[in-house]
Amino acid sequence: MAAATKTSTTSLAALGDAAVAAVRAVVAASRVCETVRTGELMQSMSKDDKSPVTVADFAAQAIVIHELHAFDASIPVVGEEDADALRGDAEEATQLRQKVMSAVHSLRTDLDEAAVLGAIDRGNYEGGASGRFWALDPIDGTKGFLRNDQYAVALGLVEDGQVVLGVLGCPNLREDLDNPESVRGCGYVAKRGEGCFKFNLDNCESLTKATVTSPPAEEVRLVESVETKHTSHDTSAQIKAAANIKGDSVRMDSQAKYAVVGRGDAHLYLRLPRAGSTHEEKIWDHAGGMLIVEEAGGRVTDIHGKPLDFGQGQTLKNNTGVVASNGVVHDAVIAALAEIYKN
Ligand SMILES: Nc1ncnc2c1ncn2[C@@H]1O[C@H](COP(=O)(O)O)[C@@H](OP(=O)(O)O)[C@H]1O
Ligand SMILES: [Mg+2]
Ligand SMILES: [Mg+2]
Ligand SMILES: [Mg+2]
Repeated sequence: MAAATKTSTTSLAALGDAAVAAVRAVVAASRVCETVRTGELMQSMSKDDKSPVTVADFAAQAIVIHELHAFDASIPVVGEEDADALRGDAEEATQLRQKVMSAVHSLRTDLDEAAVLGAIDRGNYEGGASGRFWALDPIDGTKGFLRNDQYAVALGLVEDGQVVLGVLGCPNLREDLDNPESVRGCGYVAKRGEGCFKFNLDNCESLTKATVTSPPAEEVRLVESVETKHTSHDTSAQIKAAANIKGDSVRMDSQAKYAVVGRGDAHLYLRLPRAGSTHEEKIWDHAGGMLIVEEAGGRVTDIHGKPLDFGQGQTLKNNTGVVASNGVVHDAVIAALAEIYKN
C-alpha cells in the first residue's frame, strides 16, 4: 500500500461536530460490546420475531443514544431496540437489566437505571421523508456477535431522506481481510461530499481515506450474509457467473460487508431476497454502510438499480434487496439480476 500522503489523512475534528459525536458514540458502544462478548455478562433472549437480542445490543443502544442526546437533544433516533424486555420484576427482565447496567458501567459509571432505560427508549422515532434523524443499529449482525464472528455498531444521520453521515464500528474485523494477523478493530466514517475514512477503534481522532478498488474479473470478490434466511446464496452464484465475476465469495455477518467493499478488500455485496420473501429491509441495517461505500467511490442500489430510499419510515419499503459495489461491476450485476428476477 502507498505511504500516507497529506491528502489521504485527516483529523476527525475536520469532519465537524456531528461526525465527532457520532464516531465517539460508536467507538464507546463498540468497546462495551467487546466487553460483553469477551466477558461474563453475555445473555441473550429471543424477540417476538424470533431474532436474538443480547445484553450488548441494549447497552450499546443506551450508550450511543446517551451520547447523541448530549450532542443535540433535538435530533430524534430511529433505533432497533426498545427497553420493554428490561422493565418489570420478572426474573429474566431483572437479570437482563442488571447485566445491561453492568455492561454500561464498564464504561460509564455515571448512568443510572432510569438514564439507561430512558436512553434506549428514546430510539423510538418513526423516521420519514423530512427533517433530521439518526438511524441506529446498536449491534448489526447479532447472530454473528453470538458466534464470535463479525458484527457492527452502525449509525447514520438522515436529512430529508438522504444519508449525510455514516459511521461503522467493526470491533472484530481485521484491517486486511487476507491477513489474519492484521490489526483487529476497525472504524469507518463517511460524510456526504467529503469522502470515506477509516480509523483504528483505539484511535478515532486520526483518519485515513478509504476507497474502493477495481481489480480484474478473476479478483472481484463477493461478500454476502452468512445467514441463508437473509440472502439467496444460490442466486448470488448465478449472478457471479452471468456477470463474469470470478473471484472468491466471502460470507460475513453485518454491515462489515459494506466496510470491506468501501476499503477495497471486496468489490461486491449482494443482499438478494429469497423467493417469496416479504422482508422489508430496515433503514438501520443500511444507512451507515451505504454512505461508507458511496463516499469511498462505489455505488449502492437495490436489485433493480434504484437508489435506496431512506425517507419511507423504518424500512426501505420502496426497495428490494441491496447491491453495493465498487461501481465498475454494478451495471453488469444489475443486468444479470434483471434476467434472473424477471422469471
Ligand atoms: N429475512 C430477512 N431478510 C433479510 N434480512 C433480515 C431478515 N431477517 C432479519 N434480517 C436482518 O439481517 C440483519 C443481519 O444481516 P446480515 O445477514 O448481513 O448479518 C439483522 O440485523 P440485526 O442483527 O441487527 O438484527 C436483521 O435486521
Ligand atoms: Mg436484531
Ligand atoms: Mg441489523
Ligand atoms: Mg441489530
